[in-house]
Amino acid sequence: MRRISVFGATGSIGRNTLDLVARAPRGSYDVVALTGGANIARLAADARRFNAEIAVTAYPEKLDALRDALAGSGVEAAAGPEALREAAARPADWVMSAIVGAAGLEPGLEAAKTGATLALANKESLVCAGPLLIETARAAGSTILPVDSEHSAVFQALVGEDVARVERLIITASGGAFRDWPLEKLATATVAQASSHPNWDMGQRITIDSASMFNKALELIEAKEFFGIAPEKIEALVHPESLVHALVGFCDGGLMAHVGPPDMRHAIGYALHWPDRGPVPVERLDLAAIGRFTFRAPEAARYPALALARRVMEQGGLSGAVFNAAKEEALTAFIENRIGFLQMAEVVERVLDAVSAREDLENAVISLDNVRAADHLARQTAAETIARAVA
Ligand SMILES: NC(=O)C1=CN([C@@H]2O[C@H](COP(=O)(O)OP(=O)(O)OC[C@H]3O[C@@H](n4cnc5c(N)ncnc54)[C@H](OP(=O)(O)O)[C@@H]3O)[C@@H](O)[C@H]2O)C=CC1
Ligand SMILES: CC(=O)[C@@H](O)[C@H](O)COP(=O)(O)O
Ligand SMILES: [Mn+2]
Repeated sequence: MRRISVFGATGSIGRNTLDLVARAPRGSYDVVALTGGANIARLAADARRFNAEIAVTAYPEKLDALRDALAGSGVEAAAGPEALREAAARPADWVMSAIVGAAGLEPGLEAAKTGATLALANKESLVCAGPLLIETARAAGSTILPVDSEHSAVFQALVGEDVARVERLIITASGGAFRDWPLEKLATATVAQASSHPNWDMGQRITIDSASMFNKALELIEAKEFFGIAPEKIEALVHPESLVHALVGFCDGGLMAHVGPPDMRHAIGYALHWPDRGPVPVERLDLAAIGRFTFRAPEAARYPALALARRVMEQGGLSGAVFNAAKEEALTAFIENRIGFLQMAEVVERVLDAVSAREDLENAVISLDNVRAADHLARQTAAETIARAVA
């Protein structure tokens, strides 16, 4: 029986992971830890259903509610960032890292230290601290399996290949909610409009990041960090159908594409069954009925986030942590109606200008303390930038 934990179990990726676990033959998995945030009812219900050892909410003020919801179940309850780290340090064979945002980094690092296989949906970990996470996993003998659909696609296309023979990585993008809007209308985009993805059913934050292309910006950096491929070989390509998830171009001109329905259970299932393949209950595509795949270049004016990602990929160091933190603050400000849709990219650019070129950050090693410091400074600078923007 494989011991598994799911961090971010109450979210979109977490629920899809538990759906696959629930469908597996009885006795396949022993659930160690499930974690969530505000959704105590869901966390407790799943902890009972899967007879988890421990359920952890990120929020200390929710501990009493979690204890009440778990009363009589035998499931341990805990709360707060330290409890998340402690749960991640518990021995497990396979850990899903699906907390949203930089908050996922430290539990992911703890899990990697145990030598567990780390199924990594939390792309922010690689953006903020790629070399640290990869080295931590390497030192402990932990395998990181990308779960982000594009990166799972690239990973699958690279099986048996030499990464030195890769000429280019093409990361596809749906283009998000506003891909066909007139440019002049983008400033009026509302939170509700940005929260509706054309193809994927995901959490609100990544859905809005898809509309702004910040999701793809994070993914370009994620690809550079994970696969160790030079920035100039990595490109984004708009593919409105979200059926081709990525393409890998080799030095002989051949392209290997990964094709599948827009259902994250495919990438999660691949990571769950790896190094084997197992059945996954996703729709089987009827290619004759689909007829065609379409592609187009992303417009620079519509998606300023992509140029910011290029800058971060070139700069390296702690600029990824700065970029991600500024993006998280700008996104929260947009969701709270404090800034407009287009101002998100403006805020991130200003923070990069102000923070990431600082010499002390540029030359700093990517340690957890330095990542935390860069994250903190970027959030402070973003808050000041947002305050000025609304004044
Ligand atoms: N959804 C998708 O299809 C894809 C997602 N990803 C990545 O996977 C990750 C999860 O995305 P998604 O599932 O959509 O997100 P959701 O918002 O649906 O879920 C996020 C999860 O994290 C928990 N959480 C929120 N804030 C914190 C915090 N501060 N500390 C600890 N836990 C917290 C939430 O708890 P609660 O809900 O109880 O508050 C929930 O369990 C992200 O990094 C995203 O970029 C990558 C590819 C595809
Ligand atoms: C499912 C997944 O991996 C998401 O990251 C997806 O890529 C979002 O869609 P966009 O292509 O619109 O960013
Ligand atoms: Mn993706």
